[in-house]
Amino acid sequence: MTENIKKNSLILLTLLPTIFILKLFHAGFMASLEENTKQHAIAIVTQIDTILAYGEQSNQQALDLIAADNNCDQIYRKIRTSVTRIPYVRTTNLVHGDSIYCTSLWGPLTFNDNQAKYVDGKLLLMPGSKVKKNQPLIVVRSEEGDKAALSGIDTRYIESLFSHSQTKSFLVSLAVGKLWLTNNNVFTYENPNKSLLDVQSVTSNNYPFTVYIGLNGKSSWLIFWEQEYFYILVILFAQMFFSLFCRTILCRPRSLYSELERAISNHEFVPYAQPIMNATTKELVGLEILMRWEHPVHGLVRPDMFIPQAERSGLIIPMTDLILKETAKQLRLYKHALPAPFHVGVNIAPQHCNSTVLSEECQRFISEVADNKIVLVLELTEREALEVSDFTHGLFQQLKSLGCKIAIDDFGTGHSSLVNLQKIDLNYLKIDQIFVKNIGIDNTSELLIDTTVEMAKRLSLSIIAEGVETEAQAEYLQKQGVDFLQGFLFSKPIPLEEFLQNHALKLEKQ
Ligand SMILES: Nc1nc2c(ncn2[C@@H]2O[C@H](COP(=O)(O)O[C@H]3[C@@H](O)[C@H](n4cnc5c(=O)[nH]c(N)nc54)O[C@@H]3COP(=O)(O)O)[C@@H](O)[C@H]2O)c(=O)[nH]1
Repeated sequence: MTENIKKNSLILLTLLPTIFILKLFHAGFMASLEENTKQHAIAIVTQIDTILAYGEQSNQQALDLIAADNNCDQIYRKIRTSVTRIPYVRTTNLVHGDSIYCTSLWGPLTFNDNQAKYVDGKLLLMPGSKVKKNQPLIVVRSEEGDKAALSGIDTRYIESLFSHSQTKSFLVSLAVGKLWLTNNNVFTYENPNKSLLDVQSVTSNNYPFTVYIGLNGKSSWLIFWEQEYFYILVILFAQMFFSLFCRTILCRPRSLYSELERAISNHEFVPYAQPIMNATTKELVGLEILMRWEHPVHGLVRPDMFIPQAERSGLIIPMTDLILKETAKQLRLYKHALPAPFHVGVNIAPQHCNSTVLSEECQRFISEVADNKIVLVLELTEREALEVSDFTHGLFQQLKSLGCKIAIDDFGTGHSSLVNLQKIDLNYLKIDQIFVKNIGIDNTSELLIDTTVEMAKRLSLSIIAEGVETEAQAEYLQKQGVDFLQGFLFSKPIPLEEFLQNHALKLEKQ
């Protein structure tokens, strides 16, 4: 799975369930809030009905006191006494025709009262009264023949019912005809519900009024957060853990095999080059191609971390093929700057020598570089034993006929038996760096080098010493008859392109 697909899967695994769960939770929350709000509106209506019923009760008691001559002086004190015993009622007045003629507060008094103002002849919402100009009042009217009684109730009793137990984000209003009372006991001629969301309404069955409840302009998500932030945080944390879990599953170390397969298809293996020098003149005679893995996450990976597994699994074959193609492409660009002949050593694993593709790949390499001075040297690594069968024998003859040369790498450390290897007509023998390292330190290593050189000369093989780090080592090896030197003394492996560019630049300056 590529890093991009991994990232996208993680985003999907994290975001989609979170959005889905939050949406579901929000929908449930809103449904329950609506239900709760409706119940709250019903409860308010019931309580207002009860309050207004006290007004009617007070009206009835006043109407019962009226004498035939409508004399206020004799009854207003009794009305006042009765008003004080009835909850919520501030004042009760008596009406005859279109005039109020008696009040429980001031006794006999005359002022107009237009019956048409009362909704259904029963209820009136007023912005204020003679007692308190800016204190809204609700008036309940009861009629008996041509007589009527009015009870005024302070709207503060009603407004106190408006506060919502669940959230302050709701605006509650009471409508009596075209007049409105809203939270904070505000009287208004304007419908306050216009800018509200999710407005619920309940109309009283007993009096002509309706109670409205709606969200006061805030987003329902904000209210959801205000009310349920604890559970929302729980969901978000749970999702975070889920996403971390998914991340661990997705990013768990994959098998090296599948990583190598992925890297092959992404062309992540690149050629590095280390120069090979003439031991006497110290001039450049060639290079060894060393594979590096440019891993998208881990950066540059050393070959000893992946080559053994690649060789065991057989993936080394397509990996080497990639390296050969890339090497040919770059050499073609700079071949004009290279000396003749120019030795290009490529490490070949034993499995590769049992496959028919090797000669095809070498042929393609030779035709791609299209220059006879470039000599492809196949360095046979010794990590796995090379069985020289009739097939390999034939293969190496084919390779020779193409112009390839054969080197035995890491001589003295692996499975090679010179007798066996001579069957494939070797050209070079590479002395392993472990012996070179011990020059001047360990007599056995020096003895081994001397014997190897002598034997190689007798077999007409050229000798390359690897791992040359000091002048002393270089001098010793040259004196012993080693033909070519390779090691950090001359250069560490660097990207092939950089190597070729540097070399071309150096030539230009000379
Ligand atoms: N089948 C394939 N095997 C390959 C390929 N590319 C590399 N390899 C093998 O991996 C092993 C490790 O290689 P690397 O880390 O590149 O090490 C090489 C040199 O960098 C290192 N070297 C060279 N000079 C010096 C030195 O002076 N000092 C020092 N300490 N190290 C030095 O030695 C390694 C030389 O490799 P080789 O000549 O092949 O032995 C290694 O075994 C590689 O073979 C590949 O494409 N295919």
